[in-house]
Amino acid sequence: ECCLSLFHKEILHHLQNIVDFGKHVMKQFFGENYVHHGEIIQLPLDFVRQLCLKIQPERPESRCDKDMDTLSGYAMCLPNLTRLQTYRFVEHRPILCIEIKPKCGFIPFSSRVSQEIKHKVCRYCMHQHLKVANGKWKRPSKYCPLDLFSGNKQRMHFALKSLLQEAQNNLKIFKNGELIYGCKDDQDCVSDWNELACHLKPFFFPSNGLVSGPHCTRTIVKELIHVITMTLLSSTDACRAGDMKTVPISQGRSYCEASAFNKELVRNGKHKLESSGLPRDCLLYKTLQAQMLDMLDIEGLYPLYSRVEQYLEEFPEERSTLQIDGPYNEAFYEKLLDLSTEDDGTVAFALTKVQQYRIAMTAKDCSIMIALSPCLQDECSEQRPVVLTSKSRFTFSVSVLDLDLKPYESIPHQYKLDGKIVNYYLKNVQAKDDPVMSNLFKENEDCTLVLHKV
Ligand SMILES: O=P(O)(O)O[C@@H]1[C@@H](OP(=O)(O)O)[C@H](OP(=O)(O)O)[C@H](O)[C@H](OP(=O)(O)O)[C@H]1OP(=O)(O)O
Ligand SMILES: Nc1ncnc2c1ncn2[C@@H]1O[C@H](COP(=O)(O)OP(=O)(O)OP(=O)(O)O)[C@@H](O)[C@H]1O
Repeated sequence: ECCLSLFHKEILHHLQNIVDFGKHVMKQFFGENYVHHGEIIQLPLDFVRQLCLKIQPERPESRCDKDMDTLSGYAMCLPNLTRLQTYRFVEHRPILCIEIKPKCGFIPFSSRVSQEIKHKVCRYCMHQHLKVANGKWKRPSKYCPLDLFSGNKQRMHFALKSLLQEAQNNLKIFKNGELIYGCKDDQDCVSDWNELACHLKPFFFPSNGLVSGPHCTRTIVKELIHVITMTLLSSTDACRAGDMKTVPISQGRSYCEASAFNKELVRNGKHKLESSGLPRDCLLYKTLQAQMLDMLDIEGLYPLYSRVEQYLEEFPEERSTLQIDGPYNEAFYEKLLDLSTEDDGTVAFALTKVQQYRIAMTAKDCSIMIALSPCLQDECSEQRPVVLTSKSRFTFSVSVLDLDLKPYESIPHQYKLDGKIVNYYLKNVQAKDDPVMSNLFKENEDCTLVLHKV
């Protein structure tokens, strides 16, 4: 009984940490209205067990190494983010929801980066090749996060169109809370634009004035991309960390050499990629700022992580004073605001960078939920944000999902994965694009030989 109550306490503590992290940290970075920290509730064990059985067949296979907790009876209660979040009451009108997992939207600017390619090609685009080689996805995606985060409408349209072509785990569309587009599990990706257009037609062309066929499908998809772009660029909230400037965006490269959009421009003889920049109050901007708390890149961070590790080996009891696993309170948040990159050799400096990196990792893996509901002109009051399309208008809300702080322990994994992604790219992709490099690789099976700077 004693063990059981200890277990209950630990679960409760863990859940409390998740709630506090949303409340005291992520709300400050993203803004009050974008973050829903949820609350802890207790459920009858019988209900939890039945729920577990019911959802098990629906879960993607690759996620099934994680078990649902059916013993404590504690659970996190979150609002259904596929619905509008502007009002507390549930609205019973038709609703569309677009979920986007945008991933990392900047190229590392840190001088600790050892491979030049990391300053040219973004992690997502490099990772695509490894994922296809490993069989995670059948085809590579043309989506590049730098296009989505550029704030340039043309580039954003291209990014969203690419997501609609290969949704992978980066895009899902729900109608009235039900998944109508995207990957249900690892194998089953629905990407039938005609079917999608049938679902969307009543939303975008309510009076049915459009004939069907490929032209109609293209028009509807265009309208969808337009509303997503507009809502992503909208400013619906301000936040405390709003004035915090992690790094001027101009410091890093604003485009990725591997982006299909960029390659197309180069092919057409245009070399200058425009990045219009994001409005400061939009969720994409805030996500990017939080991601940029990774200022040293994993290569610069890893030695600092080792410094903290070494200290903890000597003084394990200090783990709680250092607030490695919480509590995520005001004091924790305040420490994150120190953006200096001047290493004074202390554990305190290393720890701040480690914690900032964990926030950045979280922001690189979160999802954006856009809920849209059609409204008539006279219904749209001034408090509600509205987006217009050619034949309809929508009220909308934008939220962010999956803001659990990434564990301290995952840093060594990040370090190894980074090496794998870059080496795979250099050996199998870049080398093939470059005949000189390609021949070098043929001669030298061990790629590390050629990777060192000459
Ligand atoms: O490292 P990445 O970029 O592959 O991100 C992982 C995600 O893969 P992705 O590249 O988005 O397909 C991965 O997504 P999937 O489960 O593959 O859909 C997870 O989100 C993983 O987070 P966690 O370890 O479950 O907390 C993510 O791991 P973290 O790096 O966020 O720990
Ligand atoms: N509050 C919510 N409202 C609507 N949909 C949600 C909500 N939370 C999660 N989802 C949906 O469920 C998916 C999985 O969510 P999430 O990644 O948070 O689950 P998880 O608990 O991490 O799952 P796992 O058991 O695989 O770790 C999301 O991508 C989203 O589509």
